[in-house]
Amino acid sequence: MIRLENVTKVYNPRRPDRVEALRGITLDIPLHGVSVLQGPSGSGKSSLLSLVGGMARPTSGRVLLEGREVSRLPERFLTDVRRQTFGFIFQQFHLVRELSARENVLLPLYPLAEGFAAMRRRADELLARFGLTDKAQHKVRWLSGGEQQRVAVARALVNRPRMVIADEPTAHLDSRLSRELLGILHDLAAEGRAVLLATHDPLVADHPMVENRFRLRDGRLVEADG
Ligand SMILES: Nc1ncnc2c1ncn2[C@@H]1O[C@H](COP(=O)(O)OP(=O)(O)OP(=O)(O)O)[C@@H](O)[C@H]1O
Repeated sequence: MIRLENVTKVYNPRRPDRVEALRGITLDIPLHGVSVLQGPSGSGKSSLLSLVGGMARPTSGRVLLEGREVSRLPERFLTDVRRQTFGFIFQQFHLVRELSARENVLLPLYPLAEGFAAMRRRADELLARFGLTDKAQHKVRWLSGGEQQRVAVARALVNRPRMVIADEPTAHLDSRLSRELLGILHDLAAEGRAVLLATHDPLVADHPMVENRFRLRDGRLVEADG
């Protein structure tokens, strides 16, 4: 379980462009099943995902991972927690276009902690799982949209995360690729990983696999159901 306790996030606190992106959020997110975060543009969804995934820290309040406060860990430890717990799929995938599919999948593991051979095997298993064996050495810039999507998913899984976090993962996909991605996310949940999605897309939000829905408006939680 990931618990947010009275979390706020203020950007540019001492400037005229100060933004209160999150205002007193208290929330429990299970470490299994698919959870969805909905809300209009600017309501704070991406900010919340960043706090949950340890990519940013709250301005006030606490983030707890299975009872352990992670929001105030020194950077080095927070990085370890992030790498051991979360995999990220970004809206436009954020792949490095000039690197190969395999190199992109390996990126979250740098600097290389284990032996390189073992990690390369792990990357190749994931590429095989998603039908990309033939593309392992191809530069991402030459891959199709669907192939890039699957590289992004493989990259999110390379550290065997307990939770996969995806911010608007279908925003730039047609409905066929969106459905394919939903199938993959469903499989991840079925194999015991938690999936946390921020989305506007009804295809995602209304999907029967979604177990928990949270809704933000103006940085506040307006509704949470199970
Ligand atoms: N790094 C930042 N610096 C300053 N303001 C920011 C920053 N990131 C987000 N904001 C502001 O915080 C508010 C919430 O943004 P956030 O991206 O969390 O919303 P969102 O619900 O994910 O929006 P969208 O659906 O459009 O992606 C917005 O007003 C945004 O402009």
